[in-house]
Amino acid sequence: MADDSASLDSLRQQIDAIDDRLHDLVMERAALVGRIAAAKAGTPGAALRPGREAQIIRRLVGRHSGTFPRPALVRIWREIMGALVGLQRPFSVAVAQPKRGAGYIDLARDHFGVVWPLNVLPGSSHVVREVANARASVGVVAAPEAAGGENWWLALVSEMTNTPRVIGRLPMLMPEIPPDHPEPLHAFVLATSEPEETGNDRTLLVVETVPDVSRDRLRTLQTGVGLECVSMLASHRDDDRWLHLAEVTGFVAQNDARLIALVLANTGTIRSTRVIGGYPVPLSA
Ligand SMILES: O=C(O)C(=O)C[C@]1(C(=O)O)C=C[C@@H](O)C=C1
Repeated sequence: MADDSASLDSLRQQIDAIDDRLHDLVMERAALVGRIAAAKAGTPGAALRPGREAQIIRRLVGRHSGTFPRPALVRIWREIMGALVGLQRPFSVAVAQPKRGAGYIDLARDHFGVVWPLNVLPGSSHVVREVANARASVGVVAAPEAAGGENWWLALVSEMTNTPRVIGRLPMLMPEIPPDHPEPLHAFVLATSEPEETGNDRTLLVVETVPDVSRDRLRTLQTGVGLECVSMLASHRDDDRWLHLAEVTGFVAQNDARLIALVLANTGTIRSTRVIGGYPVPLSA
């Protein structure tokens, strides 16, 4: 008994020593980000670097071993980076919570952390407006299929400079879901900054067609020019034209030759294509 409590004491002392080291490292990391902020000063754009953050998380998850749960590991680093982004420039989050208890507030908090203001709004159109008007640094909106008919993605089809773009998808680590459970909640992150290429990305593309074209046909047309369509997320009729939201593999820029080829090879069907953003592919649990 005496031995057990002696070893318990010693184990707790080791934990205290580890906590000190962890804490020192967190403070040291914050100081380094202070230097990064100074180096970024004078450069336009947001402090937030979604691609860099995704690469950090992927690297850590990739080297992880032992019993500490990966979702908890990701959560710790999300909290650290969420805190540090707002130390560089004012940072705030607007989140659309279409109905009570819908879970989007948790998704936003889990990703951006507890430190900076989080403004909860009733719908995604409000969030788009807050981001466009720079009243929020980032916005979190439900994936189109769960956005209750709110086609926020249509507002992103614009060349105006303050038009929000999709820069992320939440959660960054997909939870493990038992087979008979519904699809987990997911959301997109909007900002007026550009998405960043990470080496494992997806792009959101709005394809304008006249007349309407089936989702299967649109997938085939995309494949024909070398674009791999992951899914067709939504469609919307606007008078005589149709707008389709496609999710394609890879980081595709607006001037990508495949987008030009898609229109040229299908004149009379496809009128235009518009990249509305992209995101690092989330990790699966
Ligand atoms: O690398 C940067 O530019 C940083 O600002 C540092 C840091 C980090 O904590 O590692 C913080 C915020 C950015 O979104 C990305 C990374």
